[in-house]
Formats: sequence, C-alpha cells, structure tokens
Amino acid sequence: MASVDSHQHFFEGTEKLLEVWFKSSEGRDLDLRTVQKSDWDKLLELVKCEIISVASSPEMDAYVLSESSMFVTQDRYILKTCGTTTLLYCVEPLLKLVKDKVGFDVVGDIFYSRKNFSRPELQHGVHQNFENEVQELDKIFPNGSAYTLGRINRDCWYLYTLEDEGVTQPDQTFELLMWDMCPEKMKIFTQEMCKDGRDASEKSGIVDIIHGMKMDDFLFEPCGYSMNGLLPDGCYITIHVTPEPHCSYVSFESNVPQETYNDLIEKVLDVFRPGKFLMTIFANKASIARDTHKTLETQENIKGYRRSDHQLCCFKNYTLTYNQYAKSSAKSQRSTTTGQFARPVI
Ligand SMILES: C[S@@+](CC[C@H](N)C(=O)[O-])C[C@H]1O[C@@H](n2cnc3c(N)ncnc32)[C@H](O)[C@@H]1O
Repeated sequence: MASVDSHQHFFEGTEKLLEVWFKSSEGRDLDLRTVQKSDWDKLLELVKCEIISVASSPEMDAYVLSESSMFVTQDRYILKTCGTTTLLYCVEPLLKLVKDKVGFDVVGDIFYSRKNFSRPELQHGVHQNFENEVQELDKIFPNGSAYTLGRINRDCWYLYTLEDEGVTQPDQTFELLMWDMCPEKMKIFTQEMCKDGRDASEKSGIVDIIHGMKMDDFLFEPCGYSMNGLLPDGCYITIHVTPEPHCSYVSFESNVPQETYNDLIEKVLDVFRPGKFLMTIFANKASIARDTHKTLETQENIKGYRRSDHQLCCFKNYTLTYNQYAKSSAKSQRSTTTGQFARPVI
C-alpha cells in the first residue's frame, strides 16, 4: 500500500452494493445466519475480498471486510464492496449456497446499485460498465429492470432491481455518497493522526452521529477506515472512508427508519464536509420514511449545499429519491460573481 500522499496510488472508494431478500416457497421458517463463516469466506474469494471482523445483534451479523461490509439477517443479505472487487461474480453462487445450505428457494427482491466509477477502466470484467453488469444480472433474473439516475455525462447512479412487488414489511435505505472531501477531516482517517479505528471514530465525531450504536471500527494501514454500527431492531449504519487526497471518497448507509432524514444528513455533513454528495432514499409503502420524499422535493439547499439534480422514481412498492448537491460556493456549479450557471464561450 502506497503512502497517504502518493499521487501514484489510486483507490476506487465507490462501492458496488447488492441487497438480496430471500423467501421460502413453502413458507418455511429459515435463517441465513445458519450459513457457516467458512462458506462466506469461500463466497468472498470470488469477489476478491475477505472478512476482517464480525459483530452481532439479535437480528443481524455485520462483517467488516477488507473492501467494505457484509450484513446477514434472517432473510436479507447485503454485500457492499469497493476497489476492484468483482461483486457480481458471487450472485449465482450465493443463490446456490443459500438454497443448498439454508433452504431458501425464492428471491423476493434484489437491489444492485453503484455510483459511476472515477476510473472504470481499472475495474475487472463486467464491472467496467453498467450495460455489462445488467447483462450479467439479466442472465440470472428474467424480471430485472435497470435504471440510471443523475447525469450520464457527469456523476450518476445506477440501479438494477426486480419488477415484482418485492418486500412488503417496512423497509428503507438511506445513502450519502460523498467526494471531493475536506482534506483536514480526511487526515483523521490516517495512522499519522489516529492509533486505531475507535480513535478515528471519536476524533472525527462519528461516535456522535447516532448514539447507542455497537460499533465495529477499523483503521487501515497507512490510511482508510471502515465501520459497521449496530442498533436495536435490526438497524445498522455503515461508513467507509478513502482519505487519499487525489481520490477522496466517503460513503454512509443506514436502514434507520425516520420520518425525515434532515438531522442525520446535517450530522454526517458536519463530520465529513464533502465538496459534493449524492443522496438516495428508498422507502416502501409500509415504511415511516415513505413521506420523506415530499420534504426533499421542495428542499433545494441543505446547510451550505445547493441541489443540482433531483429525481423521484416510483416502483411497484418502493419510492426512491435521488438528489445530488455541491457546496454552494463550488465554482464548477455556478459562477461566483454572477450567480449564473457557467455558459459556454464561443
Ligand atoms: C476503508 S477501505 C473502504 C473504502 C470504501 N468503500 C469507501 O467508502 O471509501 C478503502 C481505504 O482503505 C485503504 N486501504 C488500506 N489497506 C487496504 C486494504 N488492504 N484493502 C482495502 N483498502 C485498504 C485504501 O487505500 C482506501 O483509502
């Protein structure tokens, strides 16, 4: 691993995120957490990452990985991996493992999503572009739908999900993907400033984002940070930091149910101070977060950030808001003297 300041070393912080909900066609009471760690280890070999540690709550096993995180509940599997990992190569083996070892024989829903990569040419196989990822998923799922939100010539976010009704129990996922990070804040996530993960969680203020979490935090050598936080009722938070100045990136994800995410957004922005960020909020009809989309529609500014894109998608059972923001002072968004968007000079 190169030093923190090396301009030769590039790390793709942007994660590939897979969430799969399982069902039994016979309505059997099954549990994904009965899969042995050695089976997860083998599955993750296909993705090119490994388990660093595990923490559990009554509802969930949360794994910190060498490249991000994995969460396992009774009927839901989440895998989030960054760098040049090959996440989609584990999907078919995952379905086979879960059928053979647990007995789940139906996929209730899947969500595969990611932001556009900074350096797609460094990715392996199908991950170099979304069209190939979609073809790979279409081979497995006859009823998949693929979407791009945001600007296809700038920053955007890709999603693949199933057309069916999917998950009917209350469910929501909130993500903030941040880049062009504040260099001072990023220094905290290096071994020059902190001795371990807990030290970085405390110095950065991550410990204060939501109180009462059972935290499993890890500081990489010489830099980089990953944290899974477990909360009551199957709720989790996961934060990952790539602090290298030339490719800085942070992700925040949680399934905490909230009527509005404004306080949480402001706390996360205070801790990390990104130059730009995108936000996605998924909530199904049974979730208390289902009306948060209305609030977000009218909210053009958040604490020093101006919204550049806003999209709302309605699926069978879920509604999704996609918003992108940049610091109000960001020159690339707006001319600071005229307040107008930059116009081409002919
Ligand atoms: C913490 S991991 C997770 C990245 C994450 N997806 C994110 O949001 O940025 C990536 C950071 O850890 C650093 N790192 C150090 N050793 C690593 C290792 N063995 N595997 C992956 N990342 C490592 C990388 O250079 C990078 O800064």
